[in-house]
Amino acid sequence: MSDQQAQKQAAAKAALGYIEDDMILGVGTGSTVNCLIELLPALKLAGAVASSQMTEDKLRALGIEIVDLNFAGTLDVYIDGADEVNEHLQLIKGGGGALTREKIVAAASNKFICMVDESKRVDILGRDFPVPIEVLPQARSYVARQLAALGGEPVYREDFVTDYGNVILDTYDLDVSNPIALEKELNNIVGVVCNGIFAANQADVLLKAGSDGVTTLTR
Ligand SMILES: O=C[C@H](O)[C@H](O)[C@H](O)COP(=O)(O)O
Repeated sequence: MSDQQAQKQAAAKAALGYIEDDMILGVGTGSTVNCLIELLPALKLAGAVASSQMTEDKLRALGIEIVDLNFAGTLDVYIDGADEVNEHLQLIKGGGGALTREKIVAAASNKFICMVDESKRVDILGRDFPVPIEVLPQARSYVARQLAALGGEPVYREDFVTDYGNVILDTYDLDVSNPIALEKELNNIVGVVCNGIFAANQADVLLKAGSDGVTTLTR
């Protein structure tokens, strides 16, 4: 097993400490979350709200009851990974294309626990990883021009459609020095459904796994 995979598993084990019996758990998407999903059948959950079809399918296959967010009320805990995280627990997410449903479930939860391996920790968001932006298909070209006007370099994610039938523009070179302001600015472009900056609603707890174990950071 690679060091990175071992760190993902360690972060997922640490996240178990935030899950209580009979809880309806918000479950994110991605390879780190998949490590957590494998551990869930041993717990006594009331059910789970899934942040993507992929996660929903995995949870169902393990016999975990899926709850529609519209009938779940406010969730106590949402657990997810991230593509990048800064010192303020602000994130870039959406490498797997699940950003919109993830942002909805995170917003509808009291506590967002983010699990990462040490490769995800950055000083400045968006320098290496592009900002994924979910866009209505008809607005793709228009939104790409608006992103270019902001200094970004949008790259259409080929052969990919989101759970909501939309497309993704992975956008490089945006100035993410003020993540809250940029998150809002991107949301204001007509045709943008959601963007992968999680700054207005950042993580509440960061579980960062490294070679020396798992470090917990809270805001
Ligand atoms: O759309 C995908 C999600 O935002 C994931 O949480 C993110 O890409 C991290 O995934 P992974 O744990 O596979 O690095």
